[in-house]
Amino acid sequence: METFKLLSRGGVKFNKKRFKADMELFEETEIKSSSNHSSVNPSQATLPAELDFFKYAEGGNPKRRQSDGANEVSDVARVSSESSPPKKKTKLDDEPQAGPSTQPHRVTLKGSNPPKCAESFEDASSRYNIPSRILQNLSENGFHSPTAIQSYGLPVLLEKRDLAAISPTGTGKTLSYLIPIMSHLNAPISSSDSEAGKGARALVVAPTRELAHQIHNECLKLAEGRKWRMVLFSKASANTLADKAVRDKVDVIVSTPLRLVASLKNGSLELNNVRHLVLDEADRLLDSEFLEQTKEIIAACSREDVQKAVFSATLPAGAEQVAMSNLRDPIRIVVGLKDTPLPLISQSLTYVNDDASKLPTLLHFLARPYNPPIVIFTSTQPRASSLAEQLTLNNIPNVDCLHAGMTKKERDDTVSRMRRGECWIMISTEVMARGMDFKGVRGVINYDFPTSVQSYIHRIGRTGRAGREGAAVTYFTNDDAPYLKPISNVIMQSGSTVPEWIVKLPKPSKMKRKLMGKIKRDETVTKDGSIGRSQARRRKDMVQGSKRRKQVEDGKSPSGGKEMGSDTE
Ligand SMILES: Nc1ncnc2c1ncn2[C@@H]1O[C@H](COP(=O)(O)OP(=O)(O)OP(=O)(O)O)[C@@H](O)[C@H]1O
Repeated sequence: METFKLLSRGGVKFNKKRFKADMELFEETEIKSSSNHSSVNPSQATLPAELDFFKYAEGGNPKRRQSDGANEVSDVARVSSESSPPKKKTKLDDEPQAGPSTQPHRVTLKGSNPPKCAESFEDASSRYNIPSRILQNLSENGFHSPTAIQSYGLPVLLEKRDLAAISPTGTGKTLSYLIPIMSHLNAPISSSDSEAGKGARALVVAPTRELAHQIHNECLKLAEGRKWRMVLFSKASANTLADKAVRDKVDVIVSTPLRLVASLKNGSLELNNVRHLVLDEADRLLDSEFLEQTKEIIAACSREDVQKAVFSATLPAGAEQVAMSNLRDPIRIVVGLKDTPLPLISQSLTYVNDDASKLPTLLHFLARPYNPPIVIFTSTQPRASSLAEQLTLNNIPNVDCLHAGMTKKERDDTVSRMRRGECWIMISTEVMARGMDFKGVRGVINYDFPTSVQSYIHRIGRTGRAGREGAAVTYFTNDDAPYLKPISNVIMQSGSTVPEWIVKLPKPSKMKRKLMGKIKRDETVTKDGSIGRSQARRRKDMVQGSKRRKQVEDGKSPSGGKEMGSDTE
């Protein structure tokens, strides 16, 4: 791992000449989506156009619009219109678009007496007393107008109502719950005159450590200038908080479920003062892997008046039912079409003959000009490591890898490199699929087919964030073909088209859907193909070269025995 990281910093170009013959064998077949993006003059709005849902043109997928609306007993708030010229679709190797595109969106509200949306942060502040310091922090961080989920979500949470919020990836869900939490906190619990009881008053739960870390950072930005104690629950902070006197003075906790439940179980944490509980990536937290822990956390938040909110870009029916059963008289907000990515992510499917052909296909793509950074998803940790190694061996610069099998330090370092723009290609597993906000990600490649529609939506949502355009490519082999249909439906729902033969594919059975993405794949990403052999030769050369250099450093001749500088050949 360390070796390839060192090698990957070289900034060397892919040797096209060397692999020319191999590359020609593997010309990729691309099936492009045909989403028509349109643009607005960015100077007209302080908010990126995709986030400015109130200026969107009327429209969308008419079929979906009708059927969706028919089932709602709620207010349907359609966004107003602004027409704009069509714009060419974004490809992974395109230059970044000068201005963001617009697509139709709508906001659907369901529930009893939903409050009126907030037109601006100031509007929300005048109605609900958002402290001026929070407004100042929003402005200083470049957040001048609310996104759709913020406009509709803020009043609901500020009125202390329970909320289920479904809004596409990258549309600002984090601030939708952090602003109300901070507005409700008032004086820090540590201040002597605080009436706030003892212990954390707000808890945010997220499925991965990286996401919890990111949310904690957003908390710190928003709380700048206030003396609230915001804790990212980790092994170290759990030890510190084992002291009751310390934990009584904490205002907000952000955590993953595992860590929290461990502390609840050993009695070193109580959540009986929590008034605001947020489940971010709720469908993940309510799936079978986390459900028991999530239930324990909900039960531990024992105050009768605890306000609960669930957020996600996807909420399948089963998870929604569980979520709703835990909420009291909730408001449900859906931005855009449920379980549908934003149309500003151009999506395409690329056929590759078999698993062994994926690496040459990827190398072929990387041999051409492309816009970094890109995120590549594989199905397993060994495959992520193996792919990172293969790219490095092929002289692709600035490759990094992030998966749950790495140490905390390795993971933190990788995320930092990504944030500093030092990583051009991030190879990861599902651990990075949800919530991670690296603003400039230009594209996503699903090297291995996603395991579910939700996984697909979250993975591709690492690009096209905060109003930027992005591109997503999904490789599929013959083995994946039976599972193309659900993904192609998502692509079509978000306004793109897919080839007719895919549209005509039969719907996979329930049984088959369960097997989606669970195809047995090798732990390494290359087999004994011609590329594999040339790489093996290259690897051998590198190992021998490294041995020779070591011998030279040790003062030995590479051929053995003779002094450095001797003529050994
Ligand atoms: N009002 C705003 N104006 C401009 N940018 C915003 C605004 N609110 C949030 N953003 C930016 O949008 C980006 C996406 O926000 P966030 O990570 O909260 O999205 P999300 O909806 O939670 O996405 P995901 O579903 O992937 O978790 C962030 O970079 C954030 O800083």
